[in-house]
Amino acid sequence: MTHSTSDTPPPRIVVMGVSGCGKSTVATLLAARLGVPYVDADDLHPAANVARMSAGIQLTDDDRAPWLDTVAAAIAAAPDGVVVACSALRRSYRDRLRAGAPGTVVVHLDGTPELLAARIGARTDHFMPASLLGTQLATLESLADDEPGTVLDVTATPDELADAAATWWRDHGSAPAIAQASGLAQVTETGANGRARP
Ligand SMILES: Nc1ncnc2c1ncn2[C@@H]1O[C@H](COP(=O)(O)OP(=O)(O)OP(=O)(O)O)[C@@H](O)[C@H]1O
Ligand SMILES: O=C(O)[C@H](O)[C@@H](O)[C@H](O)[C@H](O)CO
Repeated sequence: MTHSTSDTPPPRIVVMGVSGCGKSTVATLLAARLGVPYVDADDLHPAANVARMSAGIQLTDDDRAPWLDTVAAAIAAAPDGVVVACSALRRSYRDRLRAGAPGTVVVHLDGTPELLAARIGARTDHFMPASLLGTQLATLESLADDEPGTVLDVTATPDELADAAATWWRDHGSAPAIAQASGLAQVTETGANGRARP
């Protein structure tokens, strides 16, 4: 499937948010819509990180730093683009991803604590305990206005969210100004970043 031309960069999209917001679900659907691979950053955590989370211990910045570098390397290594489900909770984490994988844009899945807790509570097949949602939310720094990306409300269905993300990418995410703002070196055009909050 063709998802980009010589005029547009390949999609480098991180679907971010706290545990249970729907990153894996939506990123999988979005990758299919764009015809690019899907990567779950949870699969790239070192075993020690998974063990900590499974034991109900939140990760620290130091725990996350090498993992984020691994995630960035996976994005940078995907020649035709990729959609990655990755919590990327802090601005500094996203800066790290953009430094390692220039051109990366972000889809932030946002929801109320009550809705997120209900979705996590209904899940039985995941290492992440519901008890860590509070620290996930406390760590979260929402997407800032100068960060290329969009924020979506997770009360929508997964298909609606994937459609909105794909539309945002096609209308805004692949624009030269976005690519520049997210650090894609070869793009030099300037202008508004086309940020959308559907
Ligand atoms: N938009 C949605 N509407 C209703 N249910 C959803 C939606 N998105 C995801 N879900 C459900 O919510 C739960 C959490 O979704 P998912 O596992 O994709 O979240 P996640 O952010 O990847 O979580 P984690 O980071 O903990 O792996 C799953 O049971 C999933 O089926
Ligand atoms: O940075 C983190 O704390 C982690 O990436 C977590 O967010 C989980 O891995 C993920 O959400 C799965 O529940």
